[in-house]
Amino acid sequence: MRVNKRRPVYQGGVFHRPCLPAGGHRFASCFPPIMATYFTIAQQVLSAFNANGASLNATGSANATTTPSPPNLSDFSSIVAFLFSFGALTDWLKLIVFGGALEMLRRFAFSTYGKLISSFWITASFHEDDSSYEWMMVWLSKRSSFQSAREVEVSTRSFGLNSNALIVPGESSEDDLSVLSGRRIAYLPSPALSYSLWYHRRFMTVTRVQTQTGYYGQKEETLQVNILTRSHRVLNELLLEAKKEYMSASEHSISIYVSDTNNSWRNVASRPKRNLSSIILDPGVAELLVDDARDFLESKSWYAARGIPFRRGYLLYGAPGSGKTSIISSIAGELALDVYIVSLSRVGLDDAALSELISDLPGTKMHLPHGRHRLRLLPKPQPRRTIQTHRRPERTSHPRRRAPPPPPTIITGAPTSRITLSGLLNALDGVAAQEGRILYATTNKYTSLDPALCRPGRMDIHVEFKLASKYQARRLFNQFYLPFDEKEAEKNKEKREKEKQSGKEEAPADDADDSGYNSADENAELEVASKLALAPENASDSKPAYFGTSHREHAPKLRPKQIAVLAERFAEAIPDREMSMAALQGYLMTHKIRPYEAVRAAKEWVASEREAKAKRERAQAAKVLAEAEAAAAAAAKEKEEKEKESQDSETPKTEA
Ligand SMILES: Nc1ncnc2c1ncn2[C@@H]1O[C@H](COP(=O)(O)OP(=O)(O)OP(=O)(O)O)[C@@H](O)[C@H]1O
Repeated sequence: MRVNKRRPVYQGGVFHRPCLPAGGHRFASCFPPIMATYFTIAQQVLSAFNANGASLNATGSANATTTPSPPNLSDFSSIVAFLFSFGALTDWLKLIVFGGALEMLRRFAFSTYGKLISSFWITASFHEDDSSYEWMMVWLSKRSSFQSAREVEVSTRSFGLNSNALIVPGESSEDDLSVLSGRRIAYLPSPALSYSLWYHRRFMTVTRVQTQTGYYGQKEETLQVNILTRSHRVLNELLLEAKKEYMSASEHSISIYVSDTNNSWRNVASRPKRNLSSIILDPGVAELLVDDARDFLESKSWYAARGIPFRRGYLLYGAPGSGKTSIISSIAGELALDVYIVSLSRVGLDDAALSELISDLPGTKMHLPHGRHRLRLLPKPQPRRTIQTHRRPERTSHPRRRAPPPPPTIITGAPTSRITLSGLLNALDGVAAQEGRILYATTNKYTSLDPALCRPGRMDIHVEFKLASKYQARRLFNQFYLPFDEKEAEKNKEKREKEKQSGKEEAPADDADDSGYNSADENAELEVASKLALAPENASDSKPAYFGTSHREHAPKLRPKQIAVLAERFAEAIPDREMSMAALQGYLMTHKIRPYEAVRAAKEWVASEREAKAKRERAQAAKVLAEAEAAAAAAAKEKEEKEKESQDSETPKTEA
């Protein structure tokens, strides 16, 4: 076997390595001491190898070989030549160079392919915190491709719409839940999977990408849409279509945003719009508020031309339960506004955070009727440094996804509030204050408000909400007992008959269920119906003692004219400006199907309310008196003690 002297020889599974030259010691001395130590160790190891190799050569190998001559370590070229004397090393180097070149080529080909492909695609990402994500999800939920996809996510999420979807496909529309909800559950793309669909004859893919945010395993989601097109027009069309679908789905609701503990806005719920006509105020008040707000929203350029800050504030003050909060949500529905609520008692909210939050409000970039402007509802301003707030429950999980509709707003004091009056004023119209916002503030204590808060520019229009007038009482009654609907009655009758046939329930006779009211003489009818309503046989054992409150029962069949007569009588019984609208509504609620009884018992109710009010006032007065007496007694005691002390202190002086 021919052996290349310059190459190491592989024999018996051992590499014979050349030994280091003796001159290595001299070379090592040039290195710093630590390197010299390493060098010495390496040399000893290699000597051991050599010794081992020599013994192998001597005993096991018939073909004795010559090891490559050791390199001179002070000569670089000889080191290189020495390294290349290893045959395997040269092969490895060839492999590395060849493999590297191949890998480079592969990467280049892939990146060129990627660039080529991406030049034909448009990729759009939608982050879940953004409104466009909701548009897209609602749009996707309506695509037929997901109805037949083999792997989908089934979702009841509301995506900022009025309510969670509860109807399962195939579920009877007669079902109670369907009536309540009216939306079908959605089939959505499953996270991490890619779906392909066609949009306007363009191929597109949809992927929901979830990423871990770090804390408590929370995930953030982004929707990625790739469309096979070079034109942005297609993407714009898609966005417009998704937005329109979303807007039409949310047409009957308003979105509520609250500030969360991270000091950012979260869409917590959507509420059904309340018809403006359902809020009964003194004539002209609702119209004034709506028209003024509408006029404001349409006059951005007017404000800009005059350099006046584009902001409007309304202060609604007056009796509790007179419709202040209700009119705000109604206006929001009427003008397609979203409502942003700041909870001033929120943990960690101080002047700086409030200012930041308010400056983060979205501006009015879009225009009616398609866009949504922003409306802010601020809590009730209170006297200096004590600000009442609307407190909402803290959200712990992802708010947008699993938010149940919020409970009724709870008004609480804010003993922990760190917001000062100057901080609030700054947030409202300081340098960082947002343009294009409408602010509504409500209070029950108008006189105790700081004048700085109420001045024009901050609160431009002040509207008083009084206790109910006779006019309001009459209209409320009219609105509460809607006239008899023939079609509805026919439908109910058929339903009852069906139930009767199926033996489900003993359906009451048509006349009996509605108090038997069917006479032409209004006054006589009122008397008869009142008697019927009060007759003991009418209150069957199955009914609760406090009857007339169930929605499932039916009110008498009343024609508009008859309701008008009853409403007039009801208004006569209600004293002017003494009861709140909320109280009247509460009273009528206890007589849902008993309009005659509601009219008949109205005077008694007023008397009992007066008595209860007087009792409360007496109790309040007694409490105040007791407190005053206690304070006076304490003051007298203190005075007495002081006098005693001064006498005591004077006595030794005299003695002295
Ligand atoms: N003018 C009104 N017309 C119709 N309903 C009314 C009116 N005022 C109050 N209500 C009813 O009373 C309830 C309470 O009304 P709302 O919360 O708007 O009163 P408020 O003036 O904001 O009270 P508070 O000052 O105590 O917050 C609502 O359910 C609403 O339907």
